[in-house]
Amino acid sequence: MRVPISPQCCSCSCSYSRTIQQTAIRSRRYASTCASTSASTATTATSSAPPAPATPNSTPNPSRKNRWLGILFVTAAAAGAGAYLRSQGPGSATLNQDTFTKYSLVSREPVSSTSSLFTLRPRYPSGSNYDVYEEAWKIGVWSVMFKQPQLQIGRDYTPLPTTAATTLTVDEENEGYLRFFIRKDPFGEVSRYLHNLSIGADIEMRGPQFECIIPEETQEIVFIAGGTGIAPALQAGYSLLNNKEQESPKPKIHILWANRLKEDCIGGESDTAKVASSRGSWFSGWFGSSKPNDAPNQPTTMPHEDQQTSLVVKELEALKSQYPGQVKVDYYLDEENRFIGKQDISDVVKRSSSADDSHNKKMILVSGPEGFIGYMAGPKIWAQGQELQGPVKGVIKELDLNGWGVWKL
Ligand SMILES: Cc1cc2nc3c(=O)[nH]c(=O)nc-3n(C[C@H](O)[C@H](O)[C@H](O)COP(=O)(O)OP(=O)(O)OC[C@H]3O[C@@H](n4cnc5c(N)ncnc54)[C@H](O)[C@@H]3O)c2cc1C
Repeated sequence: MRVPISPQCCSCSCSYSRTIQQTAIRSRRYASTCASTSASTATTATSSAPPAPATPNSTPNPSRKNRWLGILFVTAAAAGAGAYLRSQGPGSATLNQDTFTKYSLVSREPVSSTSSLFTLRPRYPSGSNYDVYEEAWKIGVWSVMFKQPQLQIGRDYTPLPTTAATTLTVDEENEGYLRFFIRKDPFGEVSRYLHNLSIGADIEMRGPQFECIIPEETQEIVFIAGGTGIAPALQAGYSLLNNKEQESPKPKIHILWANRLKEDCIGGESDTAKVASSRGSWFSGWFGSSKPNDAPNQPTTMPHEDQQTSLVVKELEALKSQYPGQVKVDYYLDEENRFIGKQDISDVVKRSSSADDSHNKKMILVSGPEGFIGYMAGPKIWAQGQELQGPVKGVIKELDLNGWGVWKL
């Protein structure tokens, strides 16, 4: 289950759902971990230097025997302390939910002027990381929490699955390399910190945290993604399409991806969306960045003759070619007044090939900044110290869909 997270701040436009209040709680958690580690370490150090024990039946050379016993004892104590420090000091070499595991930043490739693709590898060798990830992919959508060590705060990020477009070698995958698509918030503490790190720097993370379970019987997903919400969409696609149980009918995913700027999804070509939505953007309410909606019926193909295809678009294209006929992607651009509207979602849902309305067969997932999720499906809520889904509201509620489970990420 997902670790409960604390209430959201109401006045800011912070991405997704991480807040300053949460920061404080998480800081305390790190502090107590550090304190208990150093206390235990101190105990170990003190107990490693006792006097050599005396023996009742002394041999002709007691001092020599004592010396050997002393060496033996010190060696055993040192080995024990070493093992303890290895397990407690640098942290586990394998990603886990309880302690932070060190990774090194291998590369940071720009995807747009505000976002980058981060590649990280475990700092210490472990044969188990790949298995941890594989288990997580099977369950559904998952994230990890990165630590900002100076401020002792944490934020969640979504590992990208491997597609045919991924440049990792098999060895790198087996070593447990992970990739992330991260947007730099100009005022954000952790995303700025990550974008300023030097290559080779350590990044500590813990997880997996499960955001959404995709049941094995799921046949169809409509994924509505805003900005970096595309990372969980790639995960959902990977998890759904890799499901070997579902040979016939083959599962399908249709991704509607909204971005503010063309540069965020350069080279992306929509599979089905043809007409711009008539509604103003959800961004306009939250970020005040939208222009009036005066240019409907724009083409949904990004002009990309002399521009490189974005790394994330390449991943989506690779998923499509890996699973022909099972993946569709439509792109929406705030900058060009093309927004995901009620009609777009309705059209996609109507195209659903499955008439089976039984539980868990068809899912609508929504991922992106808080305002985006709220507009599409209503806000998540806080109750009893936990973040809950809250009732379905917004555009999806208005559509009054039957047989579709809705999940806000
Ligand atoms: C499950 C999950 C998965 C995620 N995956 C990804 C991912 O793959 N990629 C990605 O890029 N992001 C992802 N996020 C978002 C990510 O966790 C961070 O929220 C994001 O990077 C911003 O964090 P930050 O520390 O840089 O910004 P913050 O410091 O949290 O600030 C965010 C914004 O809020 C404003 N702000 C902060 N405090 C206040 C205040 N008191 N009053 C007014 N304004 C304020 C800041 O100015 C800034 O603009 C995910 C989030 C979740 C919950």
